[in-house]
Amino acid sequence: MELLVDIRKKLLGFELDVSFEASKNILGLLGASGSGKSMTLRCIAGIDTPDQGRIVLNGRTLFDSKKGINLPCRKRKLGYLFQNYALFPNMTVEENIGFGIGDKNREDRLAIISEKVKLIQLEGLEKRYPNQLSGGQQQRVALARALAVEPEALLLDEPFSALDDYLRGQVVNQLTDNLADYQGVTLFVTHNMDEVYRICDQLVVLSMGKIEAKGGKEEVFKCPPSLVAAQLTGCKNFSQAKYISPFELDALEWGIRLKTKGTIPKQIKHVGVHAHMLEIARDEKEDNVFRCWLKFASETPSRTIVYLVTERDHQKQNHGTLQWEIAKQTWLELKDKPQPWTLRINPVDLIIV
Ligand SMILES: Nc1ncnc2c1ncn2[C@@H]1O[C@H](COP(=O)(O)OP(=O)(O)OP(=O)(O)O)[C@@H](O)[C@H]1O
Repeated sequence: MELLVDIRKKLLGFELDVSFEASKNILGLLGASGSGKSMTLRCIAGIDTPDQGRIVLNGRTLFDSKKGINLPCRKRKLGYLFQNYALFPNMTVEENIGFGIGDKNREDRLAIISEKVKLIQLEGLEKRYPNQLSGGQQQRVALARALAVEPEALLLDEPFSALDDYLRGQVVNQLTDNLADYQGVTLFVTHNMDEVYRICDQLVVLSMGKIEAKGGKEEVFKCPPSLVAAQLTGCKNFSQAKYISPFELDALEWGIRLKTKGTIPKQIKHVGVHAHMLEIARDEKEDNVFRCWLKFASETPSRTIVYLVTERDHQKQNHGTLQWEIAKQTWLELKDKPQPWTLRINPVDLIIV
């Protein structure tokens, strides 16, 4: 199972230029709003046409600008799940699921529908209409409908965006279960990095129509190759950086010298660290220990984001430059302790950009 995408499309004020491959592992397309995620999926589905390039699915050419091939949507053998599930309101659950099934006799058709209803665990609700289902149930029917056509690739375009947080968590788990036995290629589009991390194995990070990073999700999250990729994968702390030696740099905006585990390239531009990776220093003689002062804190029910200034900014009365994300309990224990606090960044946690 393999999908090869290498396309370009120019619109007024926007240019899409992407090239990637997907296999049986779920591939996430992560990017900010307007980065070209949906357009990429629409080009693969055949709803939009690229200006140039190629799309090949399991050796079948779906699109090739040089050879003049452009298969219509219905011949591409794809399942497509949109942001709003777009179920037919006047059709029951089983009619919706059966809608796209092609040339099959009645028996085979009913067997497919029954198998998909079972897969999404909606047995007994086959005769209901969409407005008699919850949002999560409708979403599952839409997934079953996309799978019923036995697609060679499944395109999921922000399929959870209409669900509340609680339902979203449940549906994400169900989707991962439902897709465990699916043998085709799955592309999952989202701007939510937590979701992409939970669901996908491989990752493509898009920004302004271009690919900023691609590879295994762990690798991309841990070592994003550019500032934009680091931001899109959730890194909140960045500073311009200056090379000092192969394992030492100056973080110019924080005013601190840091040691790294990996070799630093001479042309280093930025250094970053995830907000949850800062830690309280146990021993002041360790590497990368620095003093800081509290600027303000922003609390959620379970976590606290603490905004800190380093020594240099504290003296100059500059604004805070470091975010530190900690459990509520840690915050309660820490907040009344005398300042400055002594924190540490483990050299392995530094992101070199
Ligand atoms: N038909 C069109 N004509 C001109 N520009 C378009 C058209 N469709 C989309 N665009 C532009 O192309 C860019 C990419 O749009 P796209 O829908 O792919 O973004 P996205 O990453 O999916 O965003 P979102 O997360 O908000 O859905 C946007 O800047 C959008 O304004």
